[in-house]
Amino acid sequence: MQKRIHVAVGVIINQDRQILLAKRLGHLHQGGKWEFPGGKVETNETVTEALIRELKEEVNLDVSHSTPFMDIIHDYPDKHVRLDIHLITEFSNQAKGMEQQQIEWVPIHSIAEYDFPEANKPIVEKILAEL
Ligand SMILES: Nc1nc2c([nH]c(=O)n2[C@H]2C[C@H](O)[C@@H](COP(=O)(O)OP(=O)(O)OP(=O)(O)O)O2)c(=O)[nH]1
Ligand SMILES: [Mg+2]
Repeated sequence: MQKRIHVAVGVIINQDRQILLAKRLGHLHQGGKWEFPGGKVETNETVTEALIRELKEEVNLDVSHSTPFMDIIHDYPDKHVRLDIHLITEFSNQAKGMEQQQIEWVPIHSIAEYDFPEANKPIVEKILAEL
């Protein structure tokens, strides 16, 4: 079996109760789909460290606090992932797509209208049910 990729994922909510979505660039795995920003946890890095690093690199946000939200294991035909999802309500700076990707602040109740990777279904359901 392939190695499972450990991914730190942030559900970032602002004071207007909007969630930050980013569009995965076309050439990437699951390209063209909307995602919650985040990326791979590197060797010798904690999930929290990865989350802080990735959100700065990808969307220019400085995360000051995060809480675990859910953990999803999903096998795509070509990639096995573990999404370690955290809720972020405390951050500073203006969100900006640092890798030429499109980003959008979306009202919580509207996120179901976006096209996410298959693994994200339970995340969207939990957000709609609990947030
Ligand atoms: N960030 C993020 N990744 C997701 C989501 N849903 C989902 O299936 N994934 C998958 C897609 C990818 O296979 C993997 C994330 O890996 P990635 O390649 O984007 O990682 P990365 O940002 O560290 O990028 P890199 O190291 O390749 O430059 O997780 C999601 O909501 N957010
Ligand atoms: Mg990424």
